[in-house]
Amino acid sequence: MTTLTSHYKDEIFETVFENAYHCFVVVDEDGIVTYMNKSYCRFLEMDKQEVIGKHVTNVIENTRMHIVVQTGKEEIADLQYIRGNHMIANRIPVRSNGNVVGAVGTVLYRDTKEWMLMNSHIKDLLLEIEHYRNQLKEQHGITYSLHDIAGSSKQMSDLKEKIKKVSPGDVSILLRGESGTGKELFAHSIHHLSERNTKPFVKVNCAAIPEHLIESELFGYKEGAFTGAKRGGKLGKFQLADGGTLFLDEIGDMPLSAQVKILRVLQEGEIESIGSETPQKIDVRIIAATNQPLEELMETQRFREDLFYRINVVQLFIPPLRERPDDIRLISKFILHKVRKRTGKRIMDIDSAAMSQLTHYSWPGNIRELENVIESAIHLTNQERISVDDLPDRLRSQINTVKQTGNLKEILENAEKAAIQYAIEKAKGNKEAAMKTLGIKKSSLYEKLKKYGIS
Ligand SMILES: Nc1ncnc2c1ncn2[C@@H]1O[C@H](COP(=O)(O)OP(=O)(O)OP(=O)(O)O)[C@@H](O)[C@H]1O
Repeated sequence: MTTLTSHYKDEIFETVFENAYHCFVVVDEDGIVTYMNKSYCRFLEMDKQEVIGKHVTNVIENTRMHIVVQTGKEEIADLQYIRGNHMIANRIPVRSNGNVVGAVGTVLYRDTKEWMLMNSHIKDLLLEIEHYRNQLKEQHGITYSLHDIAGSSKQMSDLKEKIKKVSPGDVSILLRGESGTGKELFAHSIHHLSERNTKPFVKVNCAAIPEHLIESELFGYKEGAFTGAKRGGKLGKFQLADGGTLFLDEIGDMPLSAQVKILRVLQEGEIESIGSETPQKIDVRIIAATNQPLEELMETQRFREDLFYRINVVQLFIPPLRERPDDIRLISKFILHKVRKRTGKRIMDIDSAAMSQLTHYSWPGNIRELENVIESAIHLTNQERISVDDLPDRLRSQINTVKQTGNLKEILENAEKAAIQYAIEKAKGNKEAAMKTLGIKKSSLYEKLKKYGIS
């Protein structure tokens, strides 16, 4: 039995140390090498016989093994430069009856390439974690508050006031507005301001779920409900949102068959997973959003009237950006600040001519389009301030066909102001040159600069 155990020990020793990928060295209390595994010998290009019995400083560059036997203090993850490579070394003292009798050294990465490989492997894992985190955020919701919604126009201030009033409580809310106006952001804020804010916020993109998957997506299924069903079954969005808020985005694009199913759940307060015989009570608050003309869809029987009245207890309109030009300046700076923080690019401002273009454009894609324009300008510019040259041409061409409300005098003045700012900007501040480009006299230019407050 004893011989078997010691034989077994040898086997383990052989497997763990001798054939290990990592490098091992053992020294005695005088710093003399008593053991070195194959990997280490290979790395040092030395024979085992050659190294055993030698002082460790004569075998390994920059070693501290002899110091560890003196201090008795372990050294973990120390960077050690050996044979042109940075290695990560661990040095652990060996004790017997309280005295240090030697030390064991291991080298984790034999070169920086190996370390980089490990590093990129870790980065990969971190990215994967980030991906799952984002997925989780999508399911349980990131909390945006009203502070994340920039805008100080009268329309936005009124809207924010209404949101504060309707958020507590459980009434269903229908958010209406063009694409990119911020409906999802408002839905988040409502959830954040409600008593349900510690529970999940779950988004369903009604337009993106294929019709045949709607039931399983919304209500889930039990294990074995159909061929191909996942083991353990699957929770639907309603179960995931239980106790919290379910955000039905693009509800106007939901197929009629799904509308019937949702309506039933909203009326009965319970769902039935596919393959389950017992209905389950569900408590969710519904916030729906659409950019579709639901009234027209109802007239043509593409949206159910009974569902409309269920979800439309409170209706909030988010005005398009072109109807609140006062917000463009503020939102642009808000986006600039956000992107600067994220990218670390030192773009500090938007110059007045560029700002004038931004405020005169009609923004069919609303804030999402404004975000894209600012983000691309930040990447294009070589200066600290975004100028008209960093903006897309479509913004410039609209100066001539300004789609503004207001009387003709105001429209003409706005166009004149924008043209002067643009000319000065193009001439890099040289007013003489700008004057020539514009074909006006010096006195006229200075008069207009004063009128429009251009410096
Ligand atoms: N007032 C605002 N302040 C700052 N950012 C905003 C504001 N409104 C919207 N955004 C940003 O604009 C983008 C579009 O917003 P969101 O997705 O909420 O719009 P939406 O109306 O739901 O669009 P869609 O109908 O196309 O789904 C988002 O990146 C959002 O963060």
